[in-house]
Amino acid sequence: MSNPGSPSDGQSTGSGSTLKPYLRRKKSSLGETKIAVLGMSGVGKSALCVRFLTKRFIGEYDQANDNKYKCTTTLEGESVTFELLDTRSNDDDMGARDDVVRWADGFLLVYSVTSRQTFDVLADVRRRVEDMKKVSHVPVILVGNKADLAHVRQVTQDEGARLAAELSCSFMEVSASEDVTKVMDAFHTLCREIIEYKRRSRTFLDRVFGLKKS
Ligand SMILES: Nc1nc2c(ncn2[C@@H]2O[C@H](COP(=O)(O)OP(=O)(O)OP(=O)(O)O)[C@@H](O)[C@H]2O)c(=O)[nH]1
Repeated sequence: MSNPGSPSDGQSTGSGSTLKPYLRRKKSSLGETKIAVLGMSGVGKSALCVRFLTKRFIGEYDQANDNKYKCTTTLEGESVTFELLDTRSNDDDMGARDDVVRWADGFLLVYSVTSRQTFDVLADVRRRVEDMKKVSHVPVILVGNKADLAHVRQVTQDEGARLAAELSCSFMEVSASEDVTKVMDAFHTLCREIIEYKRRSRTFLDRVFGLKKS
């Protein structure tokens, strides 16, 4: 896996003005989204990533490290490149390590609807992400996975929606094993939010530094 936060992130400067690292435009950068998938071990992070990338559900993974994937797809007529980081969970940090958080543009916070513990930790993960990013309103979607396991459900859909409202983020329940459409929707929703967030940030920089193209 390549290293999150490496110079290939496009944050390196050319030369000259100290403003350059912040202002330099990459031609296609609005069409790139870097997504980190966070959550406790066993919630289905790998299953969701693989479902999104291949449309297939693969039941078991033996994951010792973070896995990084890249794919290009078309979303609303535009080409978008997704980079996904399927984090290796350790249940102290839920994958939200400093290098991961710095690398990502947005976060899929995953819990399993069959485990209250996996749900209860996520408000704290979100806080940690915002503290590390040093901004509020980082693009996030809260995802309740394993919705097919209704008979062993511990977290209701209403509770998920309430937490998302508290965190001011989007929310979906999905099943990586049963419903590919909702899994695609979850990634696409986050992707749209990231693109919109980047547009707003760029508009702000354009206003402040007057770099708008004529
Ligand atoms: N029934 C059901 N099982 C699922 C679903 N998603 C994942 N699983 C199962 O849950 C288990 C854990 O899935 P993983 O994708 O490995 O979970 P993870 O979050 O990546 O786990 P770590 O690699 O330990 O961090 C596997 O046995 C999957 O088959 C789902 O939507 N429904």
